[in-house]
Amino acid sequence: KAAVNQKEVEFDGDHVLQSICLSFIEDMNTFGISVLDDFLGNERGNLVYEEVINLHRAGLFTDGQLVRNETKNKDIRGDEIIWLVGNESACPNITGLINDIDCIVLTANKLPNNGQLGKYKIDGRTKAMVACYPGNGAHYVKHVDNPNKDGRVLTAIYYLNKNWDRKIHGGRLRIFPTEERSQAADIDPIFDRMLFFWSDRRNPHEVLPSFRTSHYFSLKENDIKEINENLRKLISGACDDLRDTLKQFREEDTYDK
Ligand SMILES: O=C(O)c1ccc(-n2[nH]cc(-n3ccnn3)c2=O)nc1
Ligand SMILES: [Mn+2]
Repeated sequence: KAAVNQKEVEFDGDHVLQSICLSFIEDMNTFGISVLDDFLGNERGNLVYEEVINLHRAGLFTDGQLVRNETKNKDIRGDEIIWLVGNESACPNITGLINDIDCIVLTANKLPNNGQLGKYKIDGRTKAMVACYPGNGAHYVKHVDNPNKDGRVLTAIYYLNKNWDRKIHGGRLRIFPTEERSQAADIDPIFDRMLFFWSDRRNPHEVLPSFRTSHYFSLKENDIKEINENLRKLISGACDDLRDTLKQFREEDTYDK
């Protein structure tokens, strides 16, 4: 692990981390998307997969309310998800995946000349969502993860699907072209694939219908300034609502006298 400390970043001779960070920065600055295959390696990838299956078998998943198109057939089972903080003792390998994602993003964010990553001060993340998505043809409607600056700036999705054949199973993630990037990106949800993309309007995306159960993991990295600005907006909005309610209350009160 790199010694990611507040003042500067050393790689402690960790050339693997250094090359991952540099290719991650290059991809994010060129495409706004970065795909890192064989991210954990077969052994660790299998251990994460086993933990996801065990959590699901233990009935710890709940129905997800994710951005997806409500299918016509109402009795179709939707996705099931579980939120993890990242310190759960029952899944040390998922925790290891979270730590590796944080390590790469935080290391890259602190490197000099890191381009667009430099405009963010990434210092925290959302909880991690582990999802089991049924292969019943349901899909994710086209959406932007963070269209209105809610603080989440970088989406990370880790796929766990072995022997995935997109011609039969579908389920690919389509990131649409925008003015900034003329090409679309079609990403298959294959085992041990790590995907990063900017969470804002630069990356409208949808997930095409999948016809085999798929498992994946997702979290968002936060930018401290955008999070605080969003919090300030929410608080001032709540104060305005409270003020309106008090004003209405007083008007009603005087009326009754
Ligand atoms: O809550 C939210 O903002 C939220 C949640 C999920 C989500 N997406 N988007 C694309 C997903 N996916 C699933 C498989 N391959 N890609 C996926 O999970 N986007 C936004
Ligand atoms: Mn999304």
